[in-house]
Amino acid sequence: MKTVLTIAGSDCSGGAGIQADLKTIAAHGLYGMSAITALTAQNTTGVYGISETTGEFLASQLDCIFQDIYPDAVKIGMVSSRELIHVIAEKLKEYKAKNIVVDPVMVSTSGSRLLKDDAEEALEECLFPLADVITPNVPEAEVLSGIKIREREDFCQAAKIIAQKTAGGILIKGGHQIEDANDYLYLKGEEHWFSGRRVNNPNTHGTGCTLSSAIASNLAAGNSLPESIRKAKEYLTGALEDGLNLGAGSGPLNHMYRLKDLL
Ligand SMILES: Nc1ncnc2c1ncn2[C@@H]1O[C@H](COP(=O)(O)OP(=O)(O)O)[C@@H](O)[C@H]1O
Ligand SMILES: Cc1ncc(COP(=O)(O)OP(=O)(O)O)c(N)n1
Repeated sequence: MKTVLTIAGSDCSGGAGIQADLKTIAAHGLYGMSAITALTAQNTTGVYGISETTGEFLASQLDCIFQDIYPDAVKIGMVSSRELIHVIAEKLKEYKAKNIVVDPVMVSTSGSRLLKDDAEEALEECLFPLADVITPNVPEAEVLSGIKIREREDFCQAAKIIAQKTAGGILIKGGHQIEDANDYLYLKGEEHWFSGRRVNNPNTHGTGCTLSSAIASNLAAGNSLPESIRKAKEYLTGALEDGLNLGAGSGPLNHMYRLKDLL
């Protein structure tokens, strides 16, 4: 069985972070493992607390995983501090990790900062060079590139700037655009657009986590990067279209939508 590791924060309400990743990986029929960078106290209405793990303990989790069940792909989500970013980079190099998807999580949809100010540089310097693909949303791509993204050409211009920090692909997600939900991949000088139908559903908690772990799952299964993104987007759109409505705020997706007929 193919295996996928997620290195990310825990969302106790189950919509984003480690919990969304493990549900996504399981829904793809793969074996999921997790190294937890932080516990968050959050729900559909916001993030109310963050308790980071120590660098030493994160290193220990990664040693346990890589020395026993080697992952076929690795997804990296919320990592809020420089210290933890350095630990992850060292361990990924030590164990020669492959199929690395970096989701540069900066701010939650509810507006809470999930990355400390001084950690952004470490993310770009230590993790981007190791990534097969990085997956910023539009606001994150604007921060990383220093330009505003409004038109289609801006996606390309921003990606080319970010590409100076990585040999991998740059996927700029269009979920924050108003009219459509098209995502843009810049990979080794080539451009790919993934058109998505915008789902009229306010419950989008965990869309970024779900997309990146679905990409990692498809890479682990042996798909190319563009094909992995296409399939991941299809999975994500289905999970949104299911219309699950939990909690008082922006609720989670239904990862089990493909299994409903079994019940
Ligand atoms: N309302 C929506 N309808 C369809 N796809 C969406 C919608 N919102 C987000 N997406 C898709 O979800 C994925 C994650 O995008 P986005 O929400 O921009 O990321 P993040 O959660 O990191 O902010 C992308 O593939 C995006 O196109
Ligand atoms: C623990 C944790 N990790 C990541 C996020 C952000 O999730 P994401 O899917 O990028 O976006 P939203 O859920 O904020 O739409 C999080 N909230 N918690």
